[in-house]
Amino acid sequence: MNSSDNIYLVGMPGAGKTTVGRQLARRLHRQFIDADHEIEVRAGVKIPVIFETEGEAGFREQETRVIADLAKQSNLIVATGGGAVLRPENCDAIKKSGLVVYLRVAPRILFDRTHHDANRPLLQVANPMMRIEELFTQRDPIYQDVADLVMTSGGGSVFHLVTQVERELRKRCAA
Ligand SMILES: Nc1ncnc2c1ncn2[C@@H]1O[C@H](COP(=O)(O)OP(=O)(O)OP(=O)(O)O)[C@@H](O)[C@H]1O
Ligand SMILES: O=C(O)C1=C[C@@H](O)[C@@H](O)[C@H](O)C1
Ligand SMILES: [Mg+2]
Repeated sequence: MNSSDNIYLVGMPGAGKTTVGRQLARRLHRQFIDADHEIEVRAGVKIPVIFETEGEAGFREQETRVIADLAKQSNLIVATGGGAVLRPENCDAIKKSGLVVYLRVAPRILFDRTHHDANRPLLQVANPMMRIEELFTQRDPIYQDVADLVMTSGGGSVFHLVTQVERELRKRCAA
């Protein structure tokens, strides 16, 4: 990769894309953009409201527009939405414009991190653990396929994970 290419974090809800992305950006002196936040700013409402008013399909349209715009920029660290990889056009856009890092986390840990949070509409179901397992089964192969770098993380600290990701990225470019 070129040192100015974007770095995209992909992974399941609760994988740590926002948390890790923000800290990584500070270390690498890059701008951090959270695609979910960008969608909310443009829409003027929170993601659950977009799901309520326009459905998941409407949300995905907005997500694709945001990703296409971010892919035209450079030097960014982007936390993508958990489902961004579901559209092949989004995968193409991120692969062409940067390096893709998959934060791979087991469903049980994802559940522990997300089950108190109502901001993830797809997890507002009777059995969120089962939903997370279903989503993981569906998406894990897609995340692996799109990723240049897979970082499996478990019970370690955010600091440790950010350090590992930074080290791997520095190996790949003069970041
Ligand atoms: N490596 C880690 N160890 C422990 N807790 C973590 C780790 N990474 C993230 N967390 C915590 O897990 C929660 C979810 O993380 P975060 O919001 O960054 O995930 P996300 O991948 O951006 O999710 P979403 O796709 O829903 O936006 C946060 O409370 C965060 O502090
Ligand atoms: O996993 C998903 O499909 C989603 C994850 C979030 O980041 C948001 O992009 C939205 O809630 C959809
Ligand atoms: Mg996030």
